Amino acid sequence: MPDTTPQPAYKRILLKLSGEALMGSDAYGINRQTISEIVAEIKEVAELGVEIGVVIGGGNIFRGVAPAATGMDRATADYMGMLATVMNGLALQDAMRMAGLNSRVQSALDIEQVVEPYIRGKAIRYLEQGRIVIFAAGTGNPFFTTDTAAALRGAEIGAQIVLKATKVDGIYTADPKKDPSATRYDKISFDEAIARNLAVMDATAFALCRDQKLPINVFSIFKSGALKRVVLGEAEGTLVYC
Ligand SMILES: Nc1ncnc2c1ncn2[C@@H]1O[C@H](COP(=O)(O)OP(=O)(O)OP(=O)(O)O)[C@@H](O)[C@H]1O
Ligand SMILES: O=c1ccn([C@@H]2O[C@H](COP(=O)(O)O)[C@@H](O)[C@H]2O)c(=O)[nH]1
Repeated sequence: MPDTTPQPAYKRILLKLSGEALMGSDAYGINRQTISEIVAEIKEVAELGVEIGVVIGGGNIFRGVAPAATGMDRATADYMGMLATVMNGLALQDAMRMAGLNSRVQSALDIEQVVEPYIRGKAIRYLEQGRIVIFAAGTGNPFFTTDTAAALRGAEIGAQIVLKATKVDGIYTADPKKDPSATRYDKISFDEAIARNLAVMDATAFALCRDQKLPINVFSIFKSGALKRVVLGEAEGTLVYC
């Protein structure tokens, strides 16, 4: 009998999970049902034997740019944003534990009583052992975003692709939440995404992935089975290529 088990297109992935996606239909924070559903999608991919690193965002709890705009010191606001991603990381790990998934949280900021620090070699070892590694606190530096952290950690762990799981189902010619006439790209080059200033991801993240020849796939985390389809190499969302 031939083996008909679907084969993943990637051995190791870096999944960027939107913080705001964790809110579900709530106004802020973490919606228990939503996080369980997201973890179920991740579990399907883990069961294919794919090694998974996750960078979690913080927009559901705190985003540095808005408080800075009203006079708060930007770097201080950004550190608060990074701490928000640690809370999301812990919530995600707990939801994974309940789903029977073995994961570790590593933080780019030292808070060792709470989570272990980011150590690249250790993270890679965990991945090889089949554990999911959740990278919290972004890059550890203000003035950056968790999209850039995803590009950075993706390159560091030797991921074959960065998967940006967000609230929209791909990259559009303009923000689809503001412009209903915007159309979705099936694929787009890094150069074009940067030149068109497409705000779905920041330019630093696009540039880092382009330089490291690390493709990105943007897809909706709310579309059932979408993550698995991307991992199986099926057309889903928008592929950003070199
Ligand atoms: N050209 C575009 N195509 C698609 N989405 C776009 C575009 N321009 C802006 N967006 C917006 O970008 C958002 C996704 O990026 P955003 O950085 O806000 O979320 P995230 O990084 O996934 O979340 P978080 O910051 O909470 O972790 C979408 O919800 C969409 O409204
Ligand atoms: O490397 C980083 C990553 C994040 N921040 C701050 O955290 C918030 C939340 O991250 P999102 O990417 O928006 O989800 C972000 O707005 C920054 O304030 C950071 O400073 N450095």
